[in-house]
Amino acid sequence: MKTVDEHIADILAATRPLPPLEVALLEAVHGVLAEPVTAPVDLPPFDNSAMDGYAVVSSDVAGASETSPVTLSVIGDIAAGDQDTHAIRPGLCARIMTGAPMPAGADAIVPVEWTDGGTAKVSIRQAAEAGRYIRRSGEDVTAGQTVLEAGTRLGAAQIGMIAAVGRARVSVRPRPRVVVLSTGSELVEPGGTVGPGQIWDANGFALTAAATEAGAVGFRQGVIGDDPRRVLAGIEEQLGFADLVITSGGVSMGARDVVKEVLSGLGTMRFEQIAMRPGKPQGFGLLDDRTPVFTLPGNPVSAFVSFQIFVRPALRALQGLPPEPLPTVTARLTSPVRSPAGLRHFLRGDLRYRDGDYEVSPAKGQGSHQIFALSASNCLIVVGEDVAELSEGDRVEVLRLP
Ligand SMILES: Nc1nc2c(c(=O)[nH]1)N[C@H]1C(S)=C(S)[C@@H](COP(=O)(O)OP(=O)(O)OC[C@H]3O[C@@H](n4cnc5c(N)ncnc54)[C@H](O)[C@@H]3O)O[C@H]1N2
Ligand code: MOO
Repeated sequence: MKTVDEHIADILAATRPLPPLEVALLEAVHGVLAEPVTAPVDLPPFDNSAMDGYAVVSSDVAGASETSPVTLSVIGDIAAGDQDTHAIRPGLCARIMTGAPMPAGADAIVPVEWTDGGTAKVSIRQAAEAGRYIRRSGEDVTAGQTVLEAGTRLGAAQIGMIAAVGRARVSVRPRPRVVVLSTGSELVEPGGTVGPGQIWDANGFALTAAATEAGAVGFRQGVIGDDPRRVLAGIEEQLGFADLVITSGGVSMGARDVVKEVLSGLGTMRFEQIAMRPGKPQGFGLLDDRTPVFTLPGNPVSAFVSFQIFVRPALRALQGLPPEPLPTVTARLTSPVRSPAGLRHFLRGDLRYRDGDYEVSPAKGQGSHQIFALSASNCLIVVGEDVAELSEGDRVEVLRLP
């Protein structure tokens, strides 16, 4: 059987980054920058006040104290955005607001709390040394500086940074569009009524949500049954639109494993057994020369774990990002576990931080149909291929679920 690592390597070797797209700034959220962004000007662009207060000549207030306050004449107000400010000479000051440009001649700000707040004359009770409460031009960013490198994922702070250097549009590798299709004639839309032998489609929802959690845009296409023509048409219809397609079900050894049947031999699709549990039957390949297609096993826990282990790295690769596992910690097992030798086992578990250490309890139901145990878990406990048994207290690697 193929190992988990070999399968990931094949997926990464086949998956090419999406072409960059120039988009309006708010459409770039969660995108990955495809160009470096540089600052055209210094930030701040001019010296300005860090406080609401008074712009003064520091030597005027050097002796100011509670017992001998200094009085200065106030020549006017300077608000943020003001342009023509009068110069400050010794004995004078200006009332100034946070973010307003420093007037010529002034070299310190006295916060309003150190004064009587006067508007014609102001009494100052505390000294402010030269430079106090002035935000200098260029102390955040200097003109010409690269503020964000290509390959940066754009969260709120980075979007703010790009706006702050005056850019309205930016070139990104966008969030991949992931289309999710559920195969199986037993499936019914949640909200509908299940008859004998039927179940509600859980995978379509879980996988679409997982795509969104992983920073992609998930589109659930609903249930496409198990008629071969309909399944093939359902998948092919998405190829112009989707950046990545996920199906669930129909890839094992059954007499009616429709996904395997209709996709075998198309593009670079391959159907393989991976040495893991859950998630042994896997299909992957490119259709249309460019679109990665993952055909995940139908058992809900298998489909979910397969997404976390195989689809996540591909979504990063589509955005030009290096692979990265789920956040990983080591934890102490609270109960023993057994695991089939030769398979990498991803057990569902509950990870807690207690007394300065992580401990993890394997969930009660480890069957790949037991979605309740998965939904009550917050991590996957990784038991390696060469480990068959672990005792209480042993340390294990744990992947935190999003
Ligand atoms: N003879 C063998 N049988 C099976 C093997 C094997 O090696 N030899 N492998 C088992 C393993 S492991 C898995 S995993 C499953 C994978 O089967 P398929 O991918 O073909 O999936 P289905 O048969 O269509 O469904 C399996 C199971 O999951 C339920 N299911 C399917 N889709 C959904 C959905 N959207 N929402 C909720 N539940 C779903 C389905 O009803 C079945 O119960 O094969 C084993 N068999
Ligand atoms: O490989 Mo299956 O995914 O264990 O139920």
